[in-house]
Amino acid sequence: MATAPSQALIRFDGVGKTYPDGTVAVAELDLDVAEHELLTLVGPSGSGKSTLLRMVNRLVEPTSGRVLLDGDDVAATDPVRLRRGIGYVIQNVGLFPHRTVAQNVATVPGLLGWDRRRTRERVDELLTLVRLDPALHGPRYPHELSGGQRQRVGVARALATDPRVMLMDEPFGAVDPEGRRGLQQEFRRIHDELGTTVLLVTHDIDEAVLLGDRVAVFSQGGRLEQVADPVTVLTRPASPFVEGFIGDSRAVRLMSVAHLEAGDVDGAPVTARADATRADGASREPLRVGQSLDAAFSALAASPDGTVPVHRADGTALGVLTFAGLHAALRRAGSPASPPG
Ligand SMILES: Nc1ncnc2c1ncn2[C@@H]1O[C@H](COP(=O)(O)OP(=O)(O)OP(=O)(O)O)[C@@H](O)[C@H]1O
Repeated sequence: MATAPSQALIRFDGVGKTYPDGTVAVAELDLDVAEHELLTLVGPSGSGKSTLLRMVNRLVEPTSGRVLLDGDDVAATDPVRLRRGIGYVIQNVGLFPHRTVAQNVATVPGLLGWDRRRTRERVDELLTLVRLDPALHGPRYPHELSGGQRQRVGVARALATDPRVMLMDEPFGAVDPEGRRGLQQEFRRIHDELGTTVLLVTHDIDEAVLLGDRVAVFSQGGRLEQVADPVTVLTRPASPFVEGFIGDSRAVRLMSVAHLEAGDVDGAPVTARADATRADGASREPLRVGQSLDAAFSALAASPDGTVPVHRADGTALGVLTFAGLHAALRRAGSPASPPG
């Protein structure tokens, strides 16, 4: 029997799910999720994303194949124990309405019998992590929060026992579009900080490419059409289905996931004019290598002379970016050097 390589924390090994009425929700699937990875599962309604997610914590049992967590078949693990070790966040959160925010976050530590002090410290730490004020928001009830704040509490609750794996099903689905972008960015920050392995279901391709280290695209019948890093999915869709699902705004989406590199910058030495202070005395905020092309575009659009100084990651001056440089960067991002997988 093959064992999972140490870097695959979750392995779908020939996993399929056909519901009793004959609906094939997930076709036979092989997929590895590396430890610390944030994998987004994206596809239209009914493409089996939620079913797949729920097979990891045994809310749904596969009809074929196995789900391995750290090399062990989850079918052999007691479901209650299994779920205590896996964070689970769903749309509309499912907070307990008659328990305060702090009590909601403390749910699993309570089940595990943590003492009051340890629980209290952990709750404060988590609320701070998701940018809520423990003193202000901790004693409130869920109905006294905004939708975005409730969603943050859901994330904090799921992180309470520092699970190795988080399953998130449309976690930001109920939040309005503006609040949603902020939450996505914060969640990415939290993920980078904690390194939790995350499977995140969404039907929103923008969310999938913004958040995912890799993106898995599904079609009806739970067919995996492509799994790759966001830039590859956007620039080399593996099938007409993926191409259609990405739609026409591919360049715009690419701008948010592709990054400025040193080679995109005009290598001419940085002049005092371009780098520091404009004639009107306003200092011009430099870009840094590694920022998104989106940010570069905004900076260029706001620049009176169509140039923006660029600094290296260490803060030292590198050169200037022009629209021609941005165009070249977009072309570079649009044609990855690696051959299609
Ligand atoms: N308990 C069930 N019994 C029968 N069919 C089901 C059951 N749960 C889901 N299905 C069907 O399985 C398919 C996949 O559903 P699933 O919820 O996994 O898809 P999804 O991609 O998460 O969709 P959505 O984005 O709408 O939540 C759908 O056709 C759905 O109707």
